[in-house]
Amino acid sequence: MVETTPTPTAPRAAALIVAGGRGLRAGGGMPKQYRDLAGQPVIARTIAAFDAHPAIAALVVVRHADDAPLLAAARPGTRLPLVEAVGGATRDASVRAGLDAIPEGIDLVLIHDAARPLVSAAVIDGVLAALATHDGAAPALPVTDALWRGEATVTGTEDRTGLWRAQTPQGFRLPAIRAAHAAHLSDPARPAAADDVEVARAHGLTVAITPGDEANLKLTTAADFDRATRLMETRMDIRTGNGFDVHRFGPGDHVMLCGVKVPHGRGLQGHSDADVGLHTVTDAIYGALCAGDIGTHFPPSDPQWKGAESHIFLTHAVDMAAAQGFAITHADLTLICERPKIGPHAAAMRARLAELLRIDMGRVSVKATTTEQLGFTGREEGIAALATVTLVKP
Ligand SMILES: Nc1ccn([C@@H]2O[C@H](COP(=O)(O)OP(=O)(O)OP(=O)(O)O)[C@@H](O)[C@H]2O)c(=O)n1
Ligand SMILES: C[C@](O)(CO)[C@H](O)COP(=O)(O)O
Repeated sequence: MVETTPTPTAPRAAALIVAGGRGLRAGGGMPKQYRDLAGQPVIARTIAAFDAHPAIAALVVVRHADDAPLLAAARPGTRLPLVEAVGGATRDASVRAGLDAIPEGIDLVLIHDAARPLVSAAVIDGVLAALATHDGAAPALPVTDALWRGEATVTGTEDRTGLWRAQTPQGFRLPAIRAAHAAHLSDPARPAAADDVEVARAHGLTVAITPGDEANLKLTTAADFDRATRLMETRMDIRTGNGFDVHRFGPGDHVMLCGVKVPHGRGLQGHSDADVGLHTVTDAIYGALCAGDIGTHFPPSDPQWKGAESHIFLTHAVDMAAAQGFAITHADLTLICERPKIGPHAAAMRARLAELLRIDMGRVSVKATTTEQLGFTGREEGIAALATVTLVKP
C-alpha cells in the first residue's frame, strides 16, 4: 500500500474590523470611520482592502449600537458576506464582540482598526506570513525621532532603541486570542489594554513584529485626514480616457442617444442600436483602461450584436473598470449635431448615463453643439460624439 501524506490546507483567515468607537479626537460631526476620505467613507476603504485580499475568507465589522444606518450607508459591495456585530464601551469589548461573531471554520483572525483605511496587501501579507511560525504577528515601524520627556520644557531624553510604533492588523490563531481576551476580561486588576498584542502577551503568546507602513496611519485627529488624503494622492492611479464616434443618418423615426429614445425624422444606422452617445462613453472607459475599443470586445462581424441595445457595451466597460479596482468619478459627453435638439432630453440622458455608470448624476455631463452647418454634421448626414471619462483607483 502506498502511504500518502495529506496535503495541508491553507489556514482560513477572518478580518475583524473594529468600528465601535466615537472618534471624539477627530471631531467632524460623526464617528470618523464614516467620514469621507477622498470620495469614499473611511470604513468602505478599510472593508474593501480586506475583501480584496485573496487570503481573507470572512469579514466581521464591529459597529456601535447606534451606527447601523451609518454602516448601511457606507458599506461597499463586497465579495465576502459582511458579518456585523455590536461593540462595547472599550476597544477590548468591541474586539471580544467581534471574536464571538466570527463564523465557523476560521483558523486565523486579523484584528484591524476601521480607522486605518490605507492598510496595504503587503502589510496583510507580512502578518499572515509570520503567523506560520508565531502565535501572533503585528506590523510596526521603528521609532526614528528622539524621544523627550517634559511638559512646556524638555526634562529628559528617553532611549528609543528597540521602540516601535504599533499598527494593525494584529493577527492571531483564533482559539488562542479568544482565550487571551477571556482571561483579560476575567482579570479583576486588568488595565485597559493598548491593543490585542498586549492582551495576547499577557496570556503568554509570542508576537512577531512585521513590516509596518507609514501609509497605514490611524486617523485619530482632524489633521490625520489631511495627511491620509495627501498620501492617497501620491499613490492613486488616476486616468482619463477619451472616446469619439460617428453614426450616419438613415431611414427611421427616432434616434437612441444615451439610452433615451429621441423622436426624429431619421434614424441612426449601425450594427447595434447605433447609440452614438453610449458608444462614445464606452470607448472612453476602454481607453482609460488601455483595453482597446468596442470593436475589440463586440466585433461588428459577430451577428449576436446585430440590433443590440448599447447599454450592454457600456455595462461591460463599467464592469471591467470595477474588476480592476477603478471607480468612475466623472463623464463628460458632447453630442455634435444640428438636429435633433439635445437640450430637452439632456436631463434624461444624464440620468440614464449615471445609472449605467453607477455614479451620481452630479458627476455626469451631457452637452451638445452644432458645427454651424459646416461639415457632415452641419449637412445633417449624421451625429458625432466626444467623451472624456475619469477613472480613479485609490
Ligand atoms: N469602544 C470602542 C472604541 C474604539 N473602537 C475602534 O478601535 C479603533 C481604534 O480606536 P481609536 O482610534 O481610539 O478610535 P475612537 O475610540 O473612535 O477615537 P476617540 O478615542 O478619539 O474617540 C477604531 O477603529 C475604533 O472605532 C471600537 O471598536 N470600540
Ligand atoms: C490598536 C492601535 O491601533 C495600535 O496602534 C491603537 O492602540 C488603538 O488606538 P488608541 O488611540 O490607542 O485607542
